[in-house]
Amino acid sequence: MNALAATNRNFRKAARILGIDSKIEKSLMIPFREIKVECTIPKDDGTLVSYVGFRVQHDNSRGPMKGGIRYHPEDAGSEMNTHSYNDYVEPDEVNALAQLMTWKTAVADIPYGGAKGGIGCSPKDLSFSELERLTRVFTQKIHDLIGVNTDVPAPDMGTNAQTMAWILDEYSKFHGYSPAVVTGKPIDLGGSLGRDAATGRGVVYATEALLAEHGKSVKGLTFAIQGFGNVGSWAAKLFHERGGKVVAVSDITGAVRNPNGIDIHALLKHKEATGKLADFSGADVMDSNDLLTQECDVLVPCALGGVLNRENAGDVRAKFVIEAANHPTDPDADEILSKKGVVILPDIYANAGGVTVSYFEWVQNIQGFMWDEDKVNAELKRYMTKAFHNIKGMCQSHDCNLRMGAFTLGVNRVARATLLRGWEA
Ligand SMILES: NC(=O)C1=CN([C@@H]2O[C@H](COP(=O)(O)OP(=O)(O)OC[C@H]3O[C@@H](n4cnc5c(N)ncnc54)[C@H](OP(=O)(O)O)[C@@H]3O)[C@@H](O)[C@H]2O)C=CC1
Ligand SMILES: O=C(O)CCC(=O)C(=O)O
Repeated sequence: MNALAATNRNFRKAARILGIDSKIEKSLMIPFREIKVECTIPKDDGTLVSYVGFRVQHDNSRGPMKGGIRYHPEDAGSEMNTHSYNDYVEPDEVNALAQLMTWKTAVADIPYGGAKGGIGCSPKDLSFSELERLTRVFTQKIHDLIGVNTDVPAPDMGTNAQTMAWILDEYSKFHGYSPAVVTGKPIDLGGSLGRDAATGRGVVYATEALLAEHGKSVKGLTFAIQGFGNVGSWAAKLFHERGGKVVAVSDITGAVRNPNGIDIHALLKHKEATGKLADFSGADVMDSNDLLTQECDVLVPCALGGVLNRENAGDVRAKFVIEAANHPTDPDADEILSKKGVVILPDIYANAGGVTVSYFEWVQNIQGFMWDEDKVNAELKRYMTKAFHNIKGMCQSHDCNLRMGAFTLGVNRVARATLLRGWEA
């Protein structure tokens, strides 16, 4: 089952639990708008290359649509470069991610809807100036459809603060200087202190809230972390600093393990210096395929979607899965893991720290006022803790697991806003 089918299935299940009318259900599921644009740039050697860019805007009943922009070959469009036009991948993944953003912003109780975008490209194969040209062309194609009160992009896989700076600059050429049109910007351009760490930090706050319910804390527990980019590296660092033992880490270059705990500060320095995890003296190389089934208390997928599936879920040995990535667990795996008694903290809550601090960034830009980092982190903790208790409330009212608790919480808030706004022309 692909990501969109899986997301629709979870949404429908939540809608049924909530007793939502089938007509409202249909209107909530269909995206507000899907944008697909051609992005052609000259490469540094003068040859032309074409990519497909997407922005799926799912829902705006609670506020401007919000969500990241991904540069990733599997998401969309990259096949266009090597196959005929008709062979390129449909943006189901982006569509699912946009819908997840709608429920996520509602779970976090921030005044946004949901969106997601992406370009089907391999950012590591493009030079800095090629990435800049591609980002500017994409922005030229979508600038009329995004905006401070319409749709506010942010970084996601394969993009970063620099990407947001280019979007801000290009957008401002058409609409005047508008820092609040993107979040996750460099601090020098109005980015928020704490946004870079926010998704990983939110993952840690969410994990602490969950563990506390089970009479446990991070200190002394073992963690396996898939992905060592923005989210994975911050989560690993903060778990390590709280006394958690990170026993295995992977990225696209490979995986390392140390049952006594990896020194994450040293691993970060090693990756920065060499660009890979292998050859790190403080851990042994392991097969990346074994990362998800590594012996540990807490498994934290922080990379791609669909990594936990029918093939490997039965072999997972963790007691807790924290979905720091979006849609890391497919429905088969969800069922298998639940039957095994593994507790899953769902993505639309677990990784909501990023978009929550994006909201703080947008608020600071609109106010023209900058918060200090302690305030950002304290507010983030308050939002994450409150959302956890709200999810638990839904679990109790509807006798459901944490995923359905989060879905019913988010879907109910969006349905209420939709009904209040009405449909009269
Ligand atoms: N950034 C954010 O604020 C938010 C991100 N997310 C989600 O978190 C996840 C990670 O995003 P983010 O950290 O921003 O992305 P990054 O691009 O910063 O990092 C992605 C990481 O995943 C690794 N990776 C890629 N493919 C594989 C693979 N097959 N096996 C193991 N590792 C792999 C990359 O390896 P390498 O380092 O070698 O490239 C990199 O370490 C995504 O699902 C994203 O949607 C969710 C909420 C907010
Ligand atoms: O910060 C944001 O607006 C987007 C975060 C995001 O893309 C996500 O939560 O998946």
